[in-house]
Amino acid sequence: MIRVEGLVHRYGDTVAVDALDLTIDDGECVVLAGANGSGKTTLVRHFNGLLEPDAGSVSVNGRAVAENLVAARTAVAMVFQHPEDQLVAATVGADVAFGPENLGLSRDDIDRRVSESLAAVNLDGRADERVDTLSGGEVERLAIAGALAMEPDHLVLDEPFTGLDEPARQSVLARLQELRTSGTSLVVVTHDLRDVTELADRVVVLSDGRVALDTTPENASDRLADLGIRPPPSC
Ligand SMILES: Nc1ncnc2c1ncn2[C@@H]1O[C@H](COP(=O)(O)OP(=O)(O)OP(=O)(O)O)[C@@H](O)[C@H]1O
Repeated sequence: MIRVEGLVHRYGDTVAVDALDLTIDDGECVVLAGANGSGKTTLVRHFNGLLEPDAGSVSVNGRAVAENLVAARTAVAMVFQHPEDQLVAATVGADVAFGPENLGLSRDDIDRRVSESLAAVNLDGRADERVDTLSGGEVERLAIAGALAMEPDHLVLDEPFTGLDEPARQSVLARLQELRTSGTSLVVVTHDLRDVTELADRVVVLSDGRVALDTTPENASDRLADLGIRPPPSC
């Protein structure tokens, strides 16, 4: 479980997250939406201690993030916008292995995690390919594989569809659907709710650093336009 209580984050005079409370249960799929600048990225960066609160607290699985950074980073994996900036190795397999290697796992465990994670994003059999030969969609899926290889309780994806063409978008979405079915918690940050509502148990909309709406996808659709979000085509 991720629990956010009274979280405040300021950048100078800008209050990016403003006394925000939010709980994300194990196994939930939450779409975190909101207009540009509403505080989505700032909020999720607190989930594994990449930022420090100015006030309030965040805990993961009952432990305060600030006091247990390693535990938080093991429990919460992040895939950021521009996943190409997250690549750390020259080849696909080495890139996915990097995180598990840092956990000090055995070679067998690392190899198992790499092959399972690559299979989960449809990149199996491609471990020896150079990362600089991959398409944008493949890089996004590789970044997701790297996060999955950490076997996190929660997977946070910040704008996973930005810059993807439609086939790549569908491919990533299909992988997320499968992960969802297999019980991994997902937090998907987006300002565009096309398709993603199918995935979600819950839509949380931020506005000016606060929770403006926290409801089911069905109930969210009527309010999205008011909150600066493009509704999905079916709404
Ligand atoms: N590194 C930073 N320095 C100063 N201000 C920042 C910084 N990062 C974000 N901000 C400001 O904090 C507020 C929240 O930004 P944040 O990126 O968290 O929102 P967001 O909802 O993720 O936006 P987007 O959809 O554009 O990514 C905005 O006013 C933004 O300009």
